Amino acid sequence: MADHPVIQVRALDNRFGSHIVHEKLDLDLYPREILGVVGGSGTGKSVLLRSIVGLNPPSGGHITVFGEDLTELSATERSRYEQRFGVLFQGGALFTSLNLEQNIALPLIEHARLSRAEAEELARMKLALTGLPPEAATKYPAELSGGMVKRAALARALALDPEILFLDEPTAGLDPIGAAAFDELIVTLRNALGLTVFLVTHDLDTLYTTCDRVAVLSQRRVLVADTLEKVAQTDDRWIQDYFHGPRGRAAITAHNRLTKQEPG
Ligand SMILES: Nc1ncnc2c1ncn2[C@@H]1O[C@H](COP(=O)(O)OP(=O)(O)OP(=O)(O)O)[C@@H](O)[C@H]1O
Repeated sequence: MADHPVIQVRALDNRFGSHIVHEKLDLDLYPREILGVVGGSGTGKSVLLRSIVGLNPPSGGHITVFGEDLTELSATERSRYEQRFGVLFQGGALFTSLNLEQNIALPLIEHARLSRAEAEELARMKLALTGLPPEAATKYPAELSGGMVKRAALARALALDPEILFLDEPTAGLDPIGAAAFDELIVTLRNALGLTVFLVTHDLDTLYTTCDRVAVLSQRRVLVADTLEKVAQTDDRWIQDYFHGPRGRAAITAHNRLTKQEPG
């Protein structure tokens, strides 16, 4: 790829006691790409995400974001960069005692120092951006479907106009139709806002419909990061089981049908 990476992870180590999760892990994230991060359970996908966004200080290595090594910055300096990140965690994590508009207004009041009225107006715009109807603004998370909560949590991740969006299993728990609609939303937002997206997922349909490249975590590092077609051909047991097992074959067939290609 011609562009310079917006994030470069080099020789990243992560250990919890004697448990080594990452060892000399390298990864690049390029501008405006949607990178899918996959791997078996416990391979450290979430830990990698948390290391990049500053929630899990790495045991070793370097993480360069927009040309600046975050591992060498003070906490205050790092938080300036971290404001350029939007993060959607597993489960959405909205405040249950606040309605959607108040949930999304919160980071705008705290970090962008807007008045409550301004923040709530902007919050309503962010909710519309993620496809929620205007009446959702005054609803509480408990009153909404799982798909609507995910959209609201995405609206909150987008509140401060981030350049890089981190999504941790965004379609987990959604029904297939809701998941497909959410995948489409991510691509639409990337195209409209020029976002770069780091997307941890187990969902093969998401990989086929949204991702430009796929990174596979295995054996404490990124085993391969490339287009889906190339990754699926990699000679590795987990990759072969994942992409060419029954679910993988179903996802390829569905994708080929959608793109009107002959099944491969
Ligand atoms: N704060 C922590 N303290 C100790 N161990 C941790 C901590 N965070 C993560 N781990 C361990 O690190 C390993 C990787 O965890 P992580 O959640 O990143 O896996 P994952 O690839 O996202 O898994 P899954 O697909 O199941 O969500 C796991 O064995 C987990 O128990």
